[in-house]
Amino acid sequence: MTFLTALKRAANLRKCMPVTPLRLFARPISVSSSSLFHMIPEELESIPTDSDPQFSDMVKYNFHLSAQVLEDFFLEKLSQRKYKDPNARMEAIINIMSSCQSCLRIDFPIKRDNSQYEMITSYRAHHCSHRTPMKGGVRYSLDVDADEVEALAALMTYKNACANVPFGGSKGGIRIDPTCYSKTELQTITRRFLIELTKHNYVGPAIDCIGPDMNTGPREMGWMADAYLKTLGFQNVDSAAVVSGKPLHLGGLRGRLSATGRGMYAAAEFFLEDEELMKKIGLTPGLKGKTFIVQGFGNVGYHVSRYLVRGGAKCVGVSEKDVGIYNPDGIEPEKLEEYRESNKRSVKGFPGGKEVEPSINVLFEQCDILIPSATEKIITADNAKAVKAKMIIEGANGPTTPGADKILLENNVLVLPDIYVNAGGVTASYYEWLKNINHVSFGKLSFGNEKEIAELLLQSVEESMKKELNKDDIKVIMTKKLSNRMQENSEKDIVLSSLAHNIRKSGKEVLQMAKDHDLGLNLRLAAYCNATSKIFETYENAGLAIT
Ligand SMILES: NC(=O)C1=CN([C@@H]2O[C@H](COP(=O)(O)OP(=O)(O)OC[C@H]3O[C@@H](n4cnc5c(N)ncnc54)[C@H](O)[C@@H]3O)[C@@H](O)[C@H]2O)C=CC1
Ligand SMILES: O=C(O)CCC(=O)C(=O)O
Repeated sequence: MTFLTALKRAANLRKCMPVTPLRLFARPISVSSSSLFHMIPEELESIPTDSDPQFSDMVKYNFHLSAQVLEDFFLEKLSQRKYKDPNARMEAIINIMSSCQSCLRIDFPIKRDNSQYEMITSYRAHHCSHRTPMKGGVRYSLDVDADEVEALAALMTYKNACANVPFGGSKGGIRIDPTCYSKTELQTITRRFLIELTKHNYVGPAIDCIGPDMNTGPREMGWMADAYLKTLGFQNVDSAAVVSGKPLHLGGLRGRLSATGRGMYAAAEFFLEDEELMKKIGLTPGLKGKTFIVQGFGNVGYHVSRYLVRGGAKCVGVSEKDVGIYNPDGIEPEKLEEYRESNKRSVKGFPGGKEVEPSINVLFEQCDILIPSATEKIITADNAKAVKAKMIIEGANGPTTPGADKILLENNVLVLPDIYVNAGGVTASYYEWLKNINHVSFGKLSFGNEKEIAELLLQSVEESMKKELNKDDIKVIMTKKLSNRMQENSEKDIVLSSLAHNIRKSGKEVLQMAKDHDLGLNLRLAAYCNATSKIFETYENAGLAIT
């Protein structure tokens, strides 16, 4: 035990409650560390046994587990700076990283199409501004409240850090069921929300940048971008960067729409090719032939299904909010989407599978991979035992409670956690922000040059070969594949290949964390550690307003 660690232990013993068996239980699930002195806050102790924990408490609990794992790393970093009380400094930074900086609630009136008036409740939470701007989506749902947006904003802080997106974390929501409003009413609500945030100096390309989430997409992002541009942002040449996920003609990015699903596909491929991991969970390596079930057939669920099927996997179940569909012979995502489009956005009555009710039951059918892509707290301590899948890919934010995590770990189920695996969306949003502040689309200035260089390269190879082999009839030609790529070079290619590269990179970091700290299959803890270690260093290097 180092001197600093001993100091810290003494300080903690003075300050905290005695270590009760419950407190011991609150320690990381599969961590064998020699010095665990950072205590899980008392109010979070029941989280791992709670079948319906508060969402923000769930996220805080996961964060504090990572702080315990990283304690030696924190103290090591602080020891380089010779603080009088490194323990106090560490606890201060841990507190900053776990709490939500601010949460704004805005109630505003709208006049409905029938001339009646209605108050609308909305929120925007800023979790951490260690990097700016902060970034996170806005959702429309009757479940929106302060606790939900704070939890989601915290997940954004950790997700951005885990994925190496240099932003802080935020999230917002409007408490409405969008299906109960006309398009005109939705536009009024959306614009008013953005104007209110602007008035409070709560959004801006350098402050907080909004993106899509549940029940919002290019249409809503377009309205918000325009509302900003026409008001406070009218003199700011970078205004478009206040919102991502916009339609193309408002400065949107090719590839953003399917980016979350594309990233999840890249992550699935990356982990499925790890033979050692697959052996541990009892799956053969590779995506081909794997069966999967998806919950939520919206932006995330639909696109990830499309990519997985294209990569050789089979979709055997879809759980939507009104009904579930199960078909062991396979469901074609494009056909289901086409049907849904023609059926008032409902999958009910789809001829390509058996209907299952309640729809959640589909999640417990036989499959290799389960993909919750709807909402939070779906896999809980009460139903985790019923999961038959060997791998879970969390498209949704917070779909698994800590109680469920414990059971899944015991059953050797590999969970690719939200803050790692669904980061493709925000990564593409970061690219869109870059595109907007650079005022040029990706590849626009380089495509012509790249094509010429490729041609010169081939010529150069041809000439060298002729010379070396002393032959005149050698012809080096472009393959069809390269020629097509050169002809059709697009922003989308750059975005999607960079996205896949980044997901593999952060996947490697998560795996390395798991190895370094002996976390076994607990990739959630490893992903939190990957994020927490980076945020800690940012705060420590920036300096704190603490005497
Ligand atoms: N859109 C994005 O880029 C990202 C979204 N996410 C998360 O993914 C999840 C889904 O988001 P989106 O696909 O964008 O939303 P979306 O609104 O496009 O789709 C959600 C789908 O889930 C269905 N659904 C809602 N509640 C359900 C339930 N209880 N059971 C079954 N189906 C249900 C809806 O009918 C809808 O089809 C959310 O948790 C969101 O925070 C995460 C990262 C990025
Ligand atoms: O692209 C964005 O800014 C929103 C992403 C988001 O909300 C999420 O990753 O959960």
